[in-house]
Order: sequence, then structure tokens, then C-alpha cells
Amino acid sequence: MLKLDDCKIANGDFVLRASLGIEVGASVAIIGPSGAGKSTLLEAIAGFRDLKSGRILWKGKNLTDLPPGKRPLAMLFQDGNTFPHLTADQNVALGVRPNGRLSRAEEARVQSALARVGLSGLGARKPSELSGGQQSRVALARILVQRRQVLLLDEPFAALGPALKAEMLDLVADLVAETETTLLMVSHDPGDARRIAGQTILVADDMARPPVATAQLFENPPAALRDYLG
Ligand SMILES: Nc1ncnc2c1ncn2[C@@H]1O[C@H](COP(=O)(O)OP(=O)(O)OP(=O)(O)O)[C@@H](O)[C@H]1O
Repeated sequence: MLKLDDCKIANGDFVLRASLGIEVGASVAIIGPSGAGKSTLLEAIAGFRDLKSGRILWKGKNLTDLPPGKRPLAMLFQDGNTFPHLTADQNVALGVRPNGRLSRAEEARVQSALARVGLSGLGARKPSELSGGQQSRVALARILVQRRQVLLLDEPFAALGPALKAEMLDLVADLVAETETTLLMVSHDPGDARRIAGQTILVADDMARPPVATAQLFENPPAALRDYLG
């Protein structure tokens, strides 16, 4: 389980409280009004933001004082998930090894990840020579080769059109199922949560609430979610 044990997370003057657990292998959406603290929550889990109090545990291990790179997770942001001066191959290779030459086996891992996300033959292109959807696929391939146990998505597909976004979400759902990865995904769109997340965390009123079944949440929304959905 990913456990947030009585956490207080600060972002400037803003303080978010979170006391909740996420089952290993679950796919969980994070939804709530703008400025409610969804990114703050993910950043704390990823280790980019210190806790004022509380602990974050993964399978019983205390992650609270570990730097981001030492946590068993990978994160995709709204922008900047690929390096523009590197080819797709090189971007994915960074997930295997941040510097130095790859071994044959590692090179094969890069190529197999690119193939899995549908980019065979495009590895020599730079991001500017790929479409927005293809750039997202490069970022996903890098995540795949990292083989992390938890994937954090902070609306990385928000700039894509609806059909392309749906395609990327379906690809993410397939990848996390194949690799038994636990997924946490921030979204503004209830349709995204319904599409791939069995459970949803509502962030509102300075608090991240424990996950509940997505279908039930939207069938019977609490006041904070009703206000947000309009
Ligand atoms: N650099 C900062 N300095 C001070 N306060 C900040 C800073 N960045 C964010 N905040 C505050 O932290 C709160 C939570 O921000 P956060 O980005 O986590 O919200 P969010 O739910 O992800 O919003 P959105 O949906 O708009 O992306 C906001 O209300 C904001 O006022």
C-alpha cells in the first residue's frame, strides 16, 4: 500500500492535509478544483516537496526522507517530459542510465519500450520532429524502461485533443496493467477518471480525501465536488 500517514504538505502559505492509503496495483484519479492542491499532493509523494508533518510509506517502507530519485516511482508533468536536444532513443535511454553508454541488453530494452508505445523506427527523431502524441509516447517509453512501481501523472496529456488524449489514457491503462504498476493521475476531466481509474481521490477544502470508487463518487458527489462539476 502507498500510505500517507497524517501528512501536512506546505506549498507557500497553503497547507494540504492527507491521510489515506492506495492499494498496490490500483489506478487512482485525483480530481478537484483549480488550486485545491492536486499537484502539491503528487509533488509530496514524488519527493519534490517536504512534509511539515506525517510520513509517506510504500509497502511499509518509509519514503519520507528519501530524495525523488531514490523513491520507487516515476512522474510525468504537464510539460517538459522530453529533452528537445536529444533523439527519442536518447530520451528513453536516460530512463535506463542517466549517463554513459548502454550495454547491448539495455539498448534492447530501449528499443522494446519504443516498440511497445508504437514508435518503432522513429527513435532517431528529436521531439520537434514528432507529433504531440508521439512525444507523449516517448515519455511513456522512458517510464517503461525505468520499471518503477508507482507512476504519477500530472495531466501530461492535457494539451492533446480529446481523441488523442483518450488514446494515450488507454495506452497508460494497458501499460500499468501489464507491469502491475500503481497509478496516480491528476485530471480536471471526470471522463478521464471514469475511463481508467477505478478509484478517485477528491482534493478540496485543504484536504485530500481517501480514495473512493469513481463511479459512486460521480453518481453521488459530495458538496465540494458538486460545486466543482457545476
Ligand atoms: N509557488 C507558490 N507559492 C505560494 N503558493 C503556491 C505556489 N504554488 C502554488 N501555491 C498555492 O498552493 C495551492 C495548491 O496548488 P496546486 O498547484 O497544488 O493546485 P492544483 O489543484 O494542482 O491546481 P490546478 O488544478 O490549477 O493545477 C494553490 O492554492 C496555490 O495558491
